[in-house]
Amino acid sequence: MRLDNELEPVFSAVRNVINVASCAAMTDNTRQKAGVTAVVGRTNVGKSTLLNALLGEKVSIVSDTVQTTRNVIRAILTEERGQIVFLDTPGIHKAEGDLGKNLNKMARSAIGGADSVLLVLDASAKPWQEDEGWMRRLMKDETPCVILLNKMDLGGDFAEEYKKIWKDTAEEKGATLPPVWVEGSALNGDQLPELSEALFEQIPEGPLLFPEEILTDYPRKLNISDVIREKYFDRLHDELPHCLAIWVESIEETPAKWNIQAEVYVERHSQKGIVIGEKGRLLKSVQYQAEKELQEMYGVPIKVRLWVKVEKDWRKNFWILKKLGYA
Ligand SMILES: Nc1nc2c(ncn2[C@@H]2O[C@H](COP(=O)(O)OP(=O)(O)OP(=O)(O)O)[C@@H](O)[C@H]2O)c(=O)[nH]1
Repeated sequence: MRLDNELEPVFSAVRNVINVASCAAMTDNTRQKAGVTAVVGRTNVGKSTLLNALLGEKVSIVSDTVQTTRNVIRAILTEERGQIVFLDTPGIHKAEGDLGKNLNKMARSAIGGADSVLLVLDASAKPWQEDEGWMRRLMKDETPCVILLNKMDLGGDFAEEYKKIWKDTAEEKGATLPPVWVEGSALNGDQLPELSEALFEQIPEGPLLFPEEILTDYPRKLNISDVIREKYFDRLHDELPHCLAIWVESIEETPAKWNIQAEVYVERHSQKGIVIGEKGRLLKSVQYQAEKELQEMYGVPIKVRLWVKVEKDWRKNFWILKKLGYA
């Protein structure tokens, strides 16, 4: 398995956990497989939905609003045959301020350190330039890859068009390593066992990297902020585009409950009113919905308190991006 330096921010936690976990988790079973798979593809094709479906639990934010996955999330699938550590990368998006650039960099660098790549394409939609871009990139590196033609439940009208693009480009570039194509649906689970099979095929034999019970090492604060952000997206849809961010300031754990304090960043005063809502209704409803979901996730009673802050142009402020985990 290759763990490259360029993936330092992504893998440092992995290495720590590997060290801690090695005694507990590594077995002498050399027939077991273990590796890192980067999940790539443009925004909204269903990468997060897929990870959630493969792991059977909610590990990543899912929304109709494009580009919701801002952090690289490691989800870990452990089965008898081995373990796959998934890197969930944001879709390549038109660069927009520093945030856009950082996202693009993260997505591109993810491939470098992985044993294999899972490219997700939306078979219900015409190929985008970005889809073709990903295919070209995978061919160039000759990375072992599985391509999921997702959303086949919607008819899969464009599945053949994607395959043709691969074929034509591979001929033109002289690429020899063919991908494994799987046609399925992350939403209804169709062909997901076949997809797992193909993914396990592509990773090397080796001992488990993480203890079996760990599903994701995504830091808890970032996970909580994703849940809160998702509740806002559910209510605001396109009204507030990508100028909203959540920072979990503290999690106080008492025997009776967890008290979570979080800040909601917006860029302008006019946006403050929107996220608070009339008589604070929207804010209260987001708190309530987030508490409900987090309670289920962590199995403890949870109180969420949100504070709205105006940070002009936070998306261009390196320190704020760093604090939020985007830089
Ligand atoms: N019909 C159908 N819809 C799907 C399928 N997979 C995902 N979706 C929907 O597509 C939308 C986007 O899914 P996400 O999982 O958030 O997409 P993503 O690729 O992670 O998006 P980013 O986080 O923006 O990179 C959601 O509304 C999903 O419910 C599928 O197999 N069939």
